[in-house]
Amino acid sequence: MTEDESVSIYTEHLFYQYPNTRIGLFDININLLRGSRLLLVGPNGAGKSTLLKILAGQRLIKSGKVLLNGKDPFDMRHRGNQIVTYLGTEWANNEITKRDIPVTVLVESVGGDFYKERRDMLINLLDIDITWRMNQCSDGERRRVQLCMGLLKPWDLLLLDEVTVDLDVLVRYRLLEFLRKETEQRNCTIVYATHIFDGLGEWPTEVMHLNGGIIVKRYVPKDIHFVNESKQPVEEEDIKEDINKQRHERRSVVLIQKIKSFYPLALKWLKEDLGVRGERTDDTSKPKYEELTRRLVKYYYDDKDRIGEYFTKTQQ
Ligand SMILES: Nc1ncnc2c1ncn2[C@@H]1O[C@H](COP(=O)(O)OP(=O)(O)OP(=O)(O)O)[C@@H](O)[C@H]1O
Repeated sequence: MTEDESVSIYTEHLFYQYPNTRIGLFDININLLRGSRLLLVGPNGAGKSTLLKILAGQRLIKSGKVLLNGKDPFDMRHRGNQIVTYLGTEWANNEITKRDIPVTVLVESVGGDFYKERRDMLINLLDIDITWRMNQCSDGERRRVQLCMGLLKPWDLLLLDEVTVDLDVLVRYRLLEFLRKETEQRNCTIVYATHIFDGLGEWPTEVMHLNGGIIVKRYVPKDIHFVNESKQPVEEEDIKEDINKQRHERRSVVLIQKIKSFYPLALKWLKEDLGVRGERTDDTSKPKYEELTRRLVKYYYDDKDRIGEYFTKTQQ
């Protein structure tokens, strides 16, 4: 089972400790099929980023086993066989994306020309104005360009560490829908750690609660029920009779109150705003992407190494 390539993430008794501390991850057991969308939930300091960094190959575990698509990610023979993209805090804080540099130059630096179709689709989806310069972008606009760059190369495993905070609800909605389709159409996998749960009700294929470096609880959608009663989430044992197998199946289910939220209203308003303005890609007064890059890319490519470094940091 562990070498099974249909299993995207397999960990067995995974232990990790930060040097000279008792902090880390303890006995983490995960068996996640390809095509899954795992939502990681836990307080600050729970170990979410630590787990994502281990999966991204940035931290070496002390004991236990990790296999990504059936292969040891630390085994050099398998390096490059699969694309693991880790978009986390360090990636988001990359100084290059704050400089006076045009959007198209950055997108080209990570392979925009190679993935033309995907590039144009991401630019539209993330509502990017290709004439932006990075030093003039708002935080959310900068994050959209970063996401366009980070998601450009079609990954097998995407590790997202709270990188949607600055996005407005509409762009975040479009991004989540895109990510869902990616997992369904390309059979790739996403692990997403966040503290923002708006619009995520039906998104994950598994929800995992992490705290103090251990897995506390996990649920799959069939065991999550959204109910109308106004009460705290109730976790309970559900006993189902399986007539065919002539046995009782015991499992935990959770009842969650459907909450009152401004999210649907904000989403409606932002959709209306976009409707009034129209997609940027429909604006014929703006130069086309290719036209812009021809002019700009040559000028900026003397800085190739630093731009290249950005790309390397977003990949395993
Ligand atoms: N380099 C390090 N050395 C020692 N301890 C560390 C190091 N990096 C993180 N930690 C500790 O490991 C624990 C888990 O941190 P981690 O960043 O994985 O949490 P998190 O769940 O991602 O939190 P947040 O929601 O705040 O992002 C924390 O207690 C943190 O202080």
